[in-house]
Amino acid sequence: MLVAGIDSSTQSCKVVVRDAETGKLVREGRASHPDGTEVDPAAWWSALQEAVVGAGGLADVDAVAVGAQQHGMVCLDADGQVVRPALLWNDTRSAQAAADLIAELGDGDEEAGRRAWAEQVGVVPVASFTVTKLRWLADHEPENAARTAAVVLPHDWLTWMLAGGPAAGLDALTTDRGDASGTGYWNASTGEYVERTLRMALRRGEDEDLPHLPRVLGPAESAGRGAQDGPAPGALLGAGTGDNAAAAMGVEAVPGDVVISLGTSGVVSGPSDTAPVDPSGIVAGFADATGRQLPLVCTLNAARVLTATADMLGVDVGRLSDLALEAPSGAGGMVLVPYLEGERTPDRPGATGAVHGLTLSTSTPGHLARAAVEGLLCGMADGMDALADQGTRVDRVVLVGGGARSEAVRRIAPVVLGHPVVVPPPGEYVADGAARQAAWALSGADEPPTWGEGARDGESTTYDAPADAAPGRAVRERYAQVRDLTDR
Ligand SMILES: Nc1ncnc2c1ncn2[C@@H]1O[C@H](COP(=O)(O)OP(=O)(O)O)[C@@H](O)[C@H]1O
Ligand SMILES: O=C(CO)[C@@H](O)[C@H](O)COP(=O)(O)O
Repeated sequence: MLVAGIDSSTQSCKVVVRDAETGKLVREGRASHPDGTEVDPAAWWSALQEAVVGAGGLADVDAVAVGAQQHGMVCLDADGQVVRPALLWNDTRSAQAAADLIAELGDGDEEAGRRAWAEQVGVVPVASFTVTKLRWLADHEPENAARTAAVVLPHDWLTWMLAGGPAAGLDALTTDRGDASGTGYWNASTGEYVERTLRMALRRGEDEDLPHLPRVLGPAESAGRGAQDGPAPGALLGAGTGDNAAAAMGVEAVPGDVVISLGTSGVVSGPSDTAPVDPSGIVAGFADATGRQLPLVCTLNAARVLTATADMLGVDVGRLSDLALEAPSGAGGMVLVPYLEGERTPDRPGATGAVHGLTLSTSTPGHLARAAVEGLLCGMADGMDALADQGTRVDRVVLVGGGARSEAVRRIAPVVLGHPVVVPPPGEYVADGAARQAAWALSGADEPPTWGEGARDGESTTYDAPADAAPGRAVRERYAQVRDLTDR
C-alpha cells in the first residue's frame, strides 16, 4: 500500500509518496508558492495540484495527510468561499492587536495578561498567532469579519479541499491538536476550544454568534476520503497537522530529542509529556501529532538570513558556507543580529537586523558570512535554553529544513548549541511526517509505524560538540552583548 504526505510550507509545496509499511520513498514532486505574507489560498491549492502531478499523481495512493505552515488565518463565508487572502504566520500587521489582547485579558495589567494567556491557551499573543489576526480583521475589515462563517488554518483548508471543499460543507472542516494549539483559542492541556479568547478577538458579546471552528481530530483519526474528482480520489485523509508537528513526526522524535528546523522560520521544539506555561511568551505550548505536547520556540528569520547574506556578498549559499568555514570562530567580534523581517522571538515585530563589530580587519566576506551563520544559530541556542528552562529534556539536537543543507550551519551548530547535532540525510521531513501520519490512520494501530533510518535515502551524520566549550560560549556571550541594541 502507498501513502502520501504533503508539506504546504511558506515557500513551496512538496509531495512525497512512500510505501506504507517500510516508509521507502517511491516518488515525489514540488511546486513554488508566491512570495509575501498575505496569500490567496487558491495559490496553495494550485501548487498542491502541480506538486501532485510532479509526484506522478495520487490515484494509486491509499491514504494522504497534509502538513502545512501554522497559524495562517483562512476565513470562509457561509458558502465555503475564501473571504480574503490568508494572513500568514510571518505577517506582523497584527502586532498591536497582540499587545491589546494581552492587556485586555489582564484587565490592563500586562503581566497578569501574559500569565492569563499562558494559562488559558498555552501561548502569549504575538502577531503570528491566528487569534491576533482575527482581532486585526475585526478592527480593520469589519465587513469581512461579519462575513466570516468559519475560520481555519492552511492544513485544515487543504485537507477539506481534498475532501471536496465547499461541496462538502462547513461541517466537514477538521483540524488536529498540533495546529489547533497554535490558534490562541484552543488549549493543548485540556484539548478544548477556549471560546473566551475567540470572542475577545472578534469583539463579540456573549449573545453573539461565533464563526464555526473545525472539529479537532485525534492523531490517528481520519478526516474522511478524497473527493472522486479531486487530486486524491478515494484516498483516506489523515488528520494532517502543522508543519512543526509534522517535522517531529517525520524524524520520529521522542522526548529528549530537540528538533531545530531552519526553514523560512527558525524553530526549536521537543516532544514532551508536560505542557509549558510561559508568561514570557518565548515558549509556546503547542501539541504534537502523536498525542503529546510540543513546546516550541519560533523565530521569523532563519534560512533567508543565509540567502540574504549570500545576496549581499554576490555569492550562492554554497560559497557562503565555504566563506563562513574559512573565517575564525566568533568572526573577530563581528555579530549579525538576524532580525531581517522584524522578530517574533524575542517579540520585536518592528526590529531590523544589525551588524556590530565592523572594523578594518573584520570587513571581509568571510567574517560577514561567519557572523550570519553564528547569529542565526545564537537565536536558536537562546530558544533551546528557554525550552530547557520550561522542562524540555535535551539529549540531542536533530537539524532539519532547507538551512540544514548548509555545511557551515551543520559544522558550526554543535559549537554554538553546545550539544551533538544529528543531521538526517537531506529530505522533506514535514511531508514525510504527514505521510507517516497517513500510514497510521490507514493501519488503525495504537502507535504510528516505525519506519526508522532504513526508510531514508542515506544515513544521518552526527556532528559532535567540541571538547572545548569556550569558543561557543564566547560566540554566545558576544551575541548577547549586542542582541538588544536593535530597534523594536
Ligand atoms: N544549501 C543551502 N544553504 C542555505 N540555505 C538553503 C540551502 N538549501 C536551501 N536553502 C534555503 O532553505 C529555504 C527553504 O527551506 P524549507 O525548509 O523548504 O523552507 P519552508 O519550509 O519555510 O518553505 C530557502 O530559503 C532556501 O534558500
Ligand atoms: O509559525 C511557525 C511556528 O509557530 C512557523 O514554523 C510556520 O509554521 C512556518 O514554517 P516554515 O514554512 O518556516 O517551515
